[in-house]
This record gives sequence, C-alpha cells and structure tokens, in this order.
Amino acid sequence: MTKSADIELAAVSKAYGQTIAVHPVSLKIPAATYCCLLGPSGCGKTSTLRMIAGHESVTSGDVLLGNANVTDLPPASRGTAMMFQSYALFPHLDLVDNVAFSLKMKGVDKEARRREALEMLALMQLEPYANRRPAQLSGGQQQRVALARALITKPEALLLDEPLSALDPFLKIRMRAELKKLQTSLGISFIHVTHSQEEAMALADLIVVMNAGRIEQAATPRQVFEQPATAFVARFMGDHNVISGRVVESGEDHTVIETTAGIRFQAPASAAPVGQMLDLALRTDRVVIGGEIEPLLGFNGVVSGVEYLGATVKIAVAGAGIDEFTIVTSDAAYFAMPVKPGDAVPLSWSARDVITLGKADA
Ligand SMILES: Nc1ncnc2c1ncn2[C@@H]1O[C@H](COP(=O)(O)OP(=O)(O)OP(=O)(O)O)[C@@H](O)[C@H]1O
Repeated sequence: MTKSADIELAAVSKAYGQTIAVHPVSLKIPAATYCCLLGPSGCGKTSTLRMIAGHESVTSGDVLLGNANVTDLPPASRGTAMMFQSYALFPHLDLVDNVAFSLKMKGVDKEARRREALEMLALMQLEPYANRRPAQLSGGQQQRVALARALITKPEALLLDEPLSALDPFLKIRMRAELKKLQTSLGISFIHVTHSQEEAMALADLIVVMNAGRIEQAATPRQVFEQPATAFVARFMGDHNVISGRVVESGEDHTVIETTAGIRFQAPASAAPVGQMLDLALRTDRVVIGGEIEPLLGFNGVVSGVEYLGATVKIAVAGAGIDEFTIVTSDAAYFAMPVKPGDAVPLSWSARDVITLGKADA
C-alpha cells in the first residue's frame, strides 16, 4: 500500500541569479490532499513544484515530507514522484518498459518489474496496449502511461506540472475527472500546477493562488471563490467586480469608501482608517438590474456591452468610476427585461454581498 504524508514548505524561496522567482513561502498540505498551485504565467508555481520534487534547489527554507526534512535529498530519495507536462516517455520502449524504467534503475529484477508494470498498466486501463510504443497511443493514453510511470515508485505525493495542457478540451475534462478519481482511490496527495482557475476549482481540496512569487491565498475552492483574500484573487478567479476607493467613514458596523468618480459605497466594518485605499469585491451574479437603489448599495450606470452565453447573459456597465463592472444574470431574467448598449440602468445589491479585500503579505 502507498502511504501519504503531510508536506510542509517552511519559508521556502527561490532566486535565479538576480531574479526572485519565489519569495519565502510557507504552506502546509495535509496528507491525501488534492492541491492545485494556481496563478498566471511566471508567478513561481513551477519553481515551487520543482523545489518540492527536488528538481530545483531551494535558495532558503526547508521542505518537509512527513517527519523528514527532504530539502537536500535527490528527487528519487524523497518519496515524491513527478509527472512532466510533456510526459517525457521513451519513444523506443514499449509501455511495460517505459513504466518499469525507475524499477530497473533501482535494480529490481526483470520479472518482478514487468509484473509491477503490468499491474500499474492495468490500474490505468492500459493493459491491452502493453506492447505498444508511446507514438501508437492517443494523447490521453500517453498521459495515463506517464501517470503509471510516476506511480510505480509508490510515492507519498505525486507532483504534476500542467498535466492537462497538451490535451484537447474534451479530453481535458475527461482526464480531469480521472485524475481526481485516481487521487481519491490512491489516498496520496497530488500537487498539480495549473493556470486554469476552472481546473483548480474542479479538482482541488486546497487551492494555492500565487502571484509574483507569493501566495495570495491558500484555502478550499469555496473559500477562495466566496471569500477571496485579495483583489488579485478576486480578479483572477473571475466572476467578481473589484471596486477600489478611499475610506471616508470607518464605523463600528460598516465602512464607506468613495471611488474616483466621487460615488460612495458601503462595505463591512474594517480596520482600514479614513484616508486609506480599500478594495471591495462583489460577485457579478449578485447585482440586480432595475431595482431600488438603497443608499450606498448601488449606482446608476450605462450599459456598454451585452454577451449572450446561453444559460446566462453577461452585461458590462460603465459609470461610478469602476472599470469593467460586470453583471451576470440568468437568461430568463435578462429576456424578461432586456437591455442594450447605451441604456441607463440602476444597479443594486445587498450589504451582505460585499466583501472587503486585503493586501497580500509583503
Ligand atoms: N532557470 C531559470 N533561470 C532564470 N529565471 C527563471 C528560471 N526558471 C524560471 N525563471 C523565472 O522565475 C519566475 C517564475 O517562473 P516559474 O516557471 O516558476 O513560473 P510559473 O508560474 O510556473 O510560470 P509558467 O506558468 O509560465 O510555467 C519567472 O519570472 C521566470 O522567468
């Protein structure tokens, strides 16, 4: 049986010469977690993954797996396995030999390693293709071979760098479900690097949102979506409007900010003092068009664009000094009262739908 272990990053950083790819980050990934490292290109997620794998040295800090400090151990001695984006299969070897490769390196005898490789291929439903070479397989099958090859070492954690990026959209969604099923049945942690928020939401128990070499938020998908910690997270996860303004009133039960256009909005009570800039998030699906505007909980805008998306309709509205203010409404609500670019519309929301955003730790 494969065992699973907690993974901990303790103030781990990475510099490539003058470039700081990862500032000191600390993170705990409990055993048997599906963790997604999520962020835009260049945010440091691959460097972080490679430091956990041991394919990249750490500049400072420690990597702990279970009770062991693995910071200075080579990849093969850590109890982790990595699946690469390109799969890195050997073109001249059949699937059995591809999957058995790491056992061969360990000196396992031929019969034993072929038996284990066939078991692993069976787990991946690839037994019928055991004697084929990688080029004779579809993209999805090649990916399963790469998974089998990584898992044959019985790792405590599997590290995956953009594992779905080479697949077409249809296969991507199918393989996504297979990855999740596999992680659940093996009961080990998967750490999966992706720049797709949709992929992370669909798969992860723990989403780690990274930006410019720092962790902006590490939480469950639901927390990240419903309580984004920072303006970056709210924007990156999408489906939120971010409203920036200066605090003009800081009371015990609410805060009031004023945008550059001089329009005021109410937010929950906050420690931010009068004069400080503050960002609020408001979900695009919580804004009502055409209702009564309660004081400080809405504004009059002008429709600048309408996108029909089938089940929903996305409406862009200009006004109040808020860039790209978006409303997503159901198709039924939209067609009951359609609007078009140029229409003046009152927009309103409830106080409970406004979230105060913080700043990432410096
Ligand atoms: N070997 C290297 N030498 C110098 N700089 C590097 C090296 N590898 C990465 N970097 C830089 O470190 C930063 C983080 O890179 P990293 O690959 O970790 O980001 P990423 O979030 O995985 O991006 P992507 O999604 O594009 O792979 C980037 O600015 C990148 O240019």
